[in-house]
Amino acid sequence: MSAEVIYGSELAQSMRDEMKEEVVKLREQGIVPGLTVILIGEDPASKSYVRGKQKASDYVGVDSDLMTLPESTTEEELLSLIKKLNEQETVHGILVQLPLPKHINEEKIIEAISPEKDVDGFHPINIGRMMTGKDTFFPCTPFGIIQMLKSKNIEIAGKHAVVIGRSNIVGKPVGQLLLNENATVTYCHSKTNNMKDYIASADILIVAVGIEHFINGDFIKEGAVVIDVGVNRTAEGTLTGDVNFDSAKEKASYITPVPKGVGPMTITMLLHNTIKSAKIAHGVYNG
Ligand SMILES: Nc1nc2c(c(=O)[nH]1)N[C@@H](CN(C=O)c1ccc(C(=O)N[C@@H](CCC(=O)O)C(=O)O)cc1)CN2
Repeated sequence: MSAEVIYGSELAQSMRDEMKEEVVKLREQGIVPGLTVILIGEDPASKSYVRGKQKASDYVGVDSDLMTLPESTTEEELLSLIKKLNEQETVHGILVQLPLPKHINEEKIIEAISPEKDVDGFHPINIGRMMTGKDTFFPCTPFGIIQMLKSKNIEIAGKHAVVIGRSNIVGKPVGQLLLNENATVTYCHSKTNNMKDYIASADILIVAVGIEHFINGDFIKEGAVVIDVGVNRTAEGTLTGDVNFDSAKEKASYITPVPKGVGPMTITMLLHNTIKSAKIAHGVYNG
């Protein structure tokens, strides 16, 4: 078997084109979706991701503002900036790029963002809403993965989904969203015994560990759907995933590449959440 490759980059482009049309109509009604992205410090990967967010916002017509703050910014300064943005009517989405410098408490910052403007979907209130099956802002990478599966009409209900990794940004929420779609979900992590047995029984395998080529083709079940969330930079400076693409492609039914797989969907779902927030704020959101 040779898998069909799911290019998130293509789905992202078509979703962004649809959003662009929607934003034109919203602007005609005087609704201008506004996003503020806060970047602290000089991390090159974070700089590149926020550049991607700016570019994509410009493309779809979301009014985006990038606030670049020095590494020395204190937790109090950041909290007071978030407080101001929470009160600013033109701002529908607030995103603080992660990771933060060590002296800033990430949890405190996430909880300071108004849940109504939490377009990252990281606030405990939004996480709780997601866990209880309510409509909310879903975390962007997991939400993007669900869109990718649905775009290929991949059956989720009743399937065994195995999530490798338990981060708050990807692992935990993607498992929850798959459960909301009626999958049977198993989480694997660094303390899991016999991980290979779980991997071998996965109909849908989500790999988000940040270890280059952690998964090989021989580990996976024939016909499995393999979603690679890893973005690892090699010594040569290229990007590679958590899955050995060439070997896994021979056994999987569907597989995502790195780059051009899940990554572009993260930014796309951020724009989706920002537009949704603007519509909610103006009372024109219909679910
Ligand atoms: N506040 C947040 N911080 C972080 C998030 C997040 O969702 N919210 N996620 C990641 C980084 N991230 C977005 O912020 C992100 C990662 C990867 C990509 C992407 O498009 N990757 C491309 C390759 C890009 C490259 O060449 O470097 C791909 O996979 O094709 C976009 C966004 C951590 N922080």
